[in-house]
Amino acid sequence: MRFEDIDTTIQTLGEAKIPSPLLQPTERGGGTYFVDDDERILLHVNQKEVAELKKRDLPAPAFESAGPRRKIYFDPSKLRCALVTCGGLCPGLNDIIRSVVLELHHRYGVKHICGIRHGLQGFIPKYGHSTVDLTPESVVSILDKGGSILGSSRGDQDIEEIVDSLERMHIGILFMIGGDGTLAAASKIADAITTRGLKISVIGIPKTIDNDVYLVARSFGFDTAVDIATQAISGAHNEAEAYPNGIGLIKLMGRESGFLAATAALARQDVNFVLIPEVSFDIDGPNGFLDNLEERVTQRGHAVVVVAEGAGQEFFLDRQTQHDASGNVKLYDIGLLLKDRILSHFQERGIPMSLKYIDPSYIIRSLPANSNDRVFCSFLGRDAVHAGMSGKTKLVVSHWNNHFVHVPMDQVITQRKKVDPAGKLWATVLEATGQSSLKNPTSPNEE
Ligand SMILES: Nc1ncnc2c1ncn2[C@@H]1O[C@H](COP(=O)(O)OP(=O)(O)O)[C@@H](O)[C@H]1O
Ligand SMILES: O=P(O)(O)OC[C@H]1O[C@](O)(COP(=O)(O)O)[C@@H](O)[C@@H]1O
Ligand SMILES: [Mg+2]
Repeated sequence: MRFEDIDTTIQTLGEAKIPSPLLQPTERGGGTYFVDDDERILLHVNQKEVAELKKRDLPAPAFESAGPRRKIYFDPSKLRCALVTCGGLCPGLNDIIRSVVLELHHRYGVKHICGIRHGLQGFIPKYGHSTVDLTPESVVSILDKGGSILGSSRGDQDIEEIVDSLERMHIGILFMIGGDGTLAAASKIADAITTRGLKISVIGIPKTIDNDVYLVARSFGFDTAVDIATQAISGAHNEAEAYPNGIGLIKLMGRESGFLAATAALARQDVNFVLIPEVSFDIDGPNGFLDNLEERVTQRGHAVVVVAEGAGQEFFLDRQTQHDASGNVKLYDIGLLLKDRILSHFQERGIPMSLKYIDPSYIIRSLPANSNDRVFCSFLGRDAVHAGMSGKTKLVVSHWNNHFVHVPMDQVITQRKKVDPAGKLWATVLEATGQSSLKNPTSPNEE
């Protein structure tokens, strides 16, 4: 979808008429920084693109800026809020929970904040999950825990039953922390709320180590995931260097996007091959992966290979496509396939080799956030509170063009973000690794 086709209009529950408590400077500061609703951040960064739109007499699309408004919609003394974390774990989940709770409690004076346990299941009585009272005291030491103090789940739940729960609990703002799946659910929940004529704000906070959420330049947790993946790559390099003809093979998460693998490879300039879903490669043949790997190992004595979990799925086409409880396509293990193919390749050629296979996936996503992501979560969580308090709804708080902005939920869920094979990230990976196309000239894959 072209940026000019994106509708950036943000839905509201009604006019915000109540003066914000933040207008009153307190001993904790405040009272000075506010954002007007007409403040916008351009989607385009390229001046030529903006000029082109101007030539066609088209307005350059822009997102609403995030941040505190002078007027709010909800009465903080009566407001009840709920938070839920869904889908895969991700560094920073507890940081988001803490920043939302502290902003609501201390800055807006909202005292009723409810933690929903185990994702969308937490709204459905039959699962019997209790809710958690969230207060500054209950979130004081959660940042070093990793994971989510609320727990999570996958699997669709009945949207009407979820809204029934929100009504029963008299919730005014629901904060949904999750990836593309969660945000799709959030969009449906917001629509069901509108259909019932209820005044409940649904605010999405994009979460995933994959960084695959569309119109979100960076999702929290990704920076930490790169940090931890980089340590795994460093270990693989040590293992590869230590032994004659050593090979370190690492598989990283990312679903159908290769951002984590490509970025982590750049963080450690000692990766020789990066394989991502967005760029196909041949395993066999004169310019295939194995022959290139053999050449590198025999020339330099060791090699490091980083493979994104979504790469090479075309080598499993004979297998049945399976889905997880949320409907996500289950990936076949390209890491194990390559491990077996590398072992047999060198064995058949009588070349002694030492292969170490490392799959740090669940370690990477279940650890606490690094300080960079913690700062990022402070901004995101607080901007989510500002958006909800002002009566906005069906939006995602996103980072775009180096600013925090509001993106309409139904725009975010139209597609997943992918690495551009013709873009700078992949071009730089090719420069850093020196790898070739890994495609044979007459490769059947090219037909
Ligand atoms: N299109 C959808 N409609 C309704 N619920 C959805 C949809 N997609 C995902 N969900 C639900 O949202 C939750 C999180 O989705 P999932 O894909 O597992 O993780 P993530 O949000 O991290 O991508 C799950 O409970 C899932 O069933
Ligand atoms: O947790 P599961 O079901 O094993 O799923 C693993 C998937 O979850 C992730 O870690 C994160 O995905 P989401 O953030 O979209 O849930 C993916 O990188 C990975 O492919
Ligand atoms: Mg997802």
